[in-house]
Amino acid sequence: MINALTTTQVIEAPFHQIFVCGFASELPHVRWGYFRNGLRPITWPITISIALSLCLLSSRSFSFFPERGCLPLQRRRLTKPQNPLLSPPRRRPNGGGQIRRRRRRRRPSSSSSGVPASTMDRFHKIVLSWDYFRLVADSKGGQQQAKGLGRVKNTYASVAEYLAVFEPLLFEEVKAQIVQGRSDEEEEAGQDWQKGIVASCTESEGFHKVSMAVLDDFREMVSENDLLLLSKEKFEEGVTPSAYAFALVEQRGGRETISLRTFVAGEIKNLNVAKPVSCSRLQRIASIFSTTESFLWILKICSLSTIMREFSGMHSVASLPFKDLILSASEKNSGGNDQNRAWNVPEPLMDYLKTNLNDSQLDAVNAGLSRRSFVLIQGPPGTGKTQTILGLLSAVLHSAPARMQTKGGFDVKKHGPELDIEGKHAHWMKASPWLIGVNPRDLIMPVDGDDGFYPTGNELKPEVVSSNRKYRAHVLVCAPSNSALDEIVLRVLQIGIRDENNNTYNPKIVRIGLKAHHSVKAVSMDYLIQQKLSGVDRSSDGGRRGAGEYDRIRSSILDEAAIVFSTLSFSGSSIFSRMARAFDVVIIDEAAQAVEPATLIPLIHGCKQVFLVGDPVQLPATVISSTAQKLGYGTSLFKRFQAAGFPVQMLKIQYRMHPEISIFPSKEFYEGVLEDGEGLSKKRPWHSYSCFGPFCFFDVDGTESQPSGSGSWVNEDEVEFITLLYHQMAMRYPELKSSSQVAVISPYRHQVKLLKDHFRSTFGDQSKEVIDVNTVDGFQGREKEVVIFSCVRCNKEQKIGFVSDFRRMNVAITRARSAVLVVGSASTLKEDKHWNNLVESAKERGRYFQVPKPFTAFFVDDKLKTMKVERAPPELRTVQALEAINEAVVGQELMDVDDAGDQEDEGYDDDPVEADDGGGDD
Ligand SMILES: Nc1ncnc2c1ncn2[C@@H]1O[C@H](COP(=O)(O)OP(=O)(O)OP(=O)(O)O)[C@@H](O)[C@H]1O
Repeated sequence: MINALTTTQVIEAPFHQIFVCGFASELPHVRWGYFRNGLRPITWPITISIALSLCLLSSRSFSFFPERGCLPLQRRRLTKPQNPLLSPPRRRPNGGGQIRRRRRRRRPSSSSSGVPASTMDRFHKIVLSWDYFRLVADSKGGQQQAKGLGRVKNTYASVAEYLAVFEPLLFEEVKAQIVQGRSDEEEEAGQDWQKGIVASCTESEGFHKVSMAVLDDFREMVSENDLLLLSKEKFEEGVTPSAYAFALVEQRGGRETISLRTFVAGEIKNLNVAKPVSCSRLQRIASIFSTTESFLWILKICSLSTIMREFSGMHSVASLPFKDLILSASEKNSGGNDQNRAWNVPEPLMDYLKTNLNDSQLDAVNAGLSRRSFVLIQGPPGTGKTQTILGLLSAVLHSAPARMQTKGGFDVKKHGPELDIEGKHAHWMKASPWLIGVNPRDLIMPVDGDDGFYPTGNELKPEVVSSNRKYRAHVLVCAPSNSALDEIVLRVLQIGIRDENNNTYNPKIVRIGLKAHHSVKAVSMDYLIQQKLSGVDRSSDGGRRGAGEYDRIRSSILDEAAIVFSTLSFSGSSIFSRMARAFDVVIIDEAAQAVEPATLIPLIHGCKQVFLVGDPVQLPATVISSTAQKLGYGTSLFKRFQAAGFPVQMLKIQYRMHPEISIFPSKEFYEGVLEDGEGLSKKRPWHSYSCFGPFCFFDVDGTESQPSGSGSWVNEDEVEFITLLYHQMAMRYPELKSSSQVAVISPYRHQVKLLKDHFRSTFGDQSKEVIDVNTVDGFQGREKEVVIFSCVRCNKEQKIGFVSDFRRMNVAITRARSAVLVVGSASTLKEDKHWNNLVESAKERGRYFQVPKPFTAFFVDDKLKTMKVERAPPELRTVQALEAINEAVVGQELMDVDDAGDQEDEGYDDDPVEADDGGGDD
């Protein structure tokens, strides 16, 4: 009983139990007390003294003085409440215990990623040995030294050369993430320094594993792989900290503790020299760890989960089957095409694909059905990347090796005697690039019947599996961000995919990871686990649910799903480690928006074929370290391969933009290959005025300014003009009074805020419902009928900061279906080649407008008459359109939310896109 006493129980126990505890502890076999998490044994006097400290730490303290009884202090307050967080506790006479050296536990020599455990240990030792104080000081010291850093190249001769380039850049990125550290929200929420008590410390494999007692609120705030700073003193003005070190959260313990990993043997200053250099701050903190009950300040810095997975992904390259292909960025070593062994799509499904995909999309699908291990698909804006992915999924999930397929299904018998399981497996392994070593599906052939049980929230039926089906691939679909991932999950849920007989159905899918958008909750892992649990008979186990059961259910969901959706980072999560079926195919959407190590993470699951879908001419991955950025760390695997001459399937027909909009980006960024789909040149009512689209440049000579303390910029003149421009359009065409129709976007976060504020003060609180204001980065992958773009920069020096990034420019001007209205300073922008071309293009087409102040003069009736293009074409002379024009009455109440229209492409206003928004500051 005493062994089971937790600190909390000790705190809450009546006094006589504490007495019993002390008495019984004299017996050798009950000398140990445990924290509730059962992780670290500690002797009972320590348990009690930590409990005492915790009592005082927490507001619900107790008195242990026998003469006062054992009532909570809320009921019996001490006259002078003490807070041990402010004054260190008295040391026990013997000065606390020594660090115990734990017997080395045998650890697996490599993880599921194929990366040896010692490689991750090295990562931890390097990062945990760093001096936070110095990292911050170095980052403020301007130019960082690029010593020992190499530039990302197109090809590599060996794994060693590859790692020698990528690893130091990744560590630069880790440093930058640490310095950038805590988010503004955390800062605002006052999640500041906390105090903790060293409960125990053990030494293992060179690390010090520290168990810290902390307040529950703080414990709730931290997660596994969070980086914390432990320090004897708070980092404050005028204080020179003497003993501090980083610590990594290994586990949140029971109710009071967190388990931390620290490395205090010394600093590792050179990545190539494993031996740490001893340093006094670490020695001092080591001696604090050795004294149980010592107080330490704790500061949460950032999460290292993602970058650790990237590090692991990067090192996994040595064990990937595509190692040579990845290093050389060449197909030479991948086996090339072998049409004899390619996969065939059943005829009805192929007919569907041929009718519904255009030639370039079909080429991309066919490339996937060949033997090629890596297929790159470049999709310029609006060219149907998602549509192509859905086609690919249908094809991949319902195809068979060419030699095994017959019309209308698959019939192995016609090709010879029935093979046994091993024979079949050997055959499939030879025939298919998608097969993997262990495939339980080969052992459990499907029977006729319902193969889908997941709720998907639409009318589509689950798949009915025919017993003819002998094999189906297991597919992992990834994207760099939650929002990009949910876009594609949603499309699968809404549209479904096609089976071999060309019937639409809902495949069994699961979306794993955090922050799933509410529209896809029905297929999120958490929801599916709950569904499964609610169907389980719990009478036999007394209703208890062990962690093992959750793991089992989770693994079975992963195994049963035909398609698993995950962010790149989460695909490195340990939840895959118990999965019985590896993935045959990995499809990575928005692959050009991920750094190369991130793209390698999902490949560790043993897939045989990889599709990278993206567009390197749109926004790249966000890299925080400017040093790493300059040396090419932001280069995606897609871009590197393309630069090295790897074949790329280009989607060439765009279905979004009016041809007047697409003509410029096609010429400027895609060598003129972009074609327009049918029906895009349809005129809209607002095309009756040349200043309302399809393509305009407004030369506004305003004033830029930089809000103090930010790297961001604002331009109030542009805000004023844009408000007027929107007002004029919305007055004349009320159908545009909807945020599903119109967006204002800008590269700068502060300009976005200013625009939002101005719209709110002009049009009231409902402005959000009539206009969508966002950063360019937050808008990638989205589209609107009308897009107004605020360039912001306006100065004599012609400095345009990151507005000069042509990929950002490309995204900004390709979001609109019928009108893109660019507002900027031509004299500032013209120094940049692409921007100058844009202004010239507008001039050539008579769509360049100089807008002097006052801006209202630009929209007076006489002036507008001069911009009238022609009468609306007959098909637009509807009562509604004419009414809209006639109703253009100045002062009309603009915010008629009844007209707001449906918000379906609003998508992520509230959460994920905001969170993913990488744009903002120069
Ligand atoms: N072959 C096609 N025929 C007709 N319409 C198509 C075709 N392919 C795609 N579309 C249409 O083009 C539009 C854009 O398609 P989709 O969303 O798949 O493009 P995307 O490349 O993913 O877009 P983004 O650039 O935003 O990432 C959709 O309305 C889609 O229905």
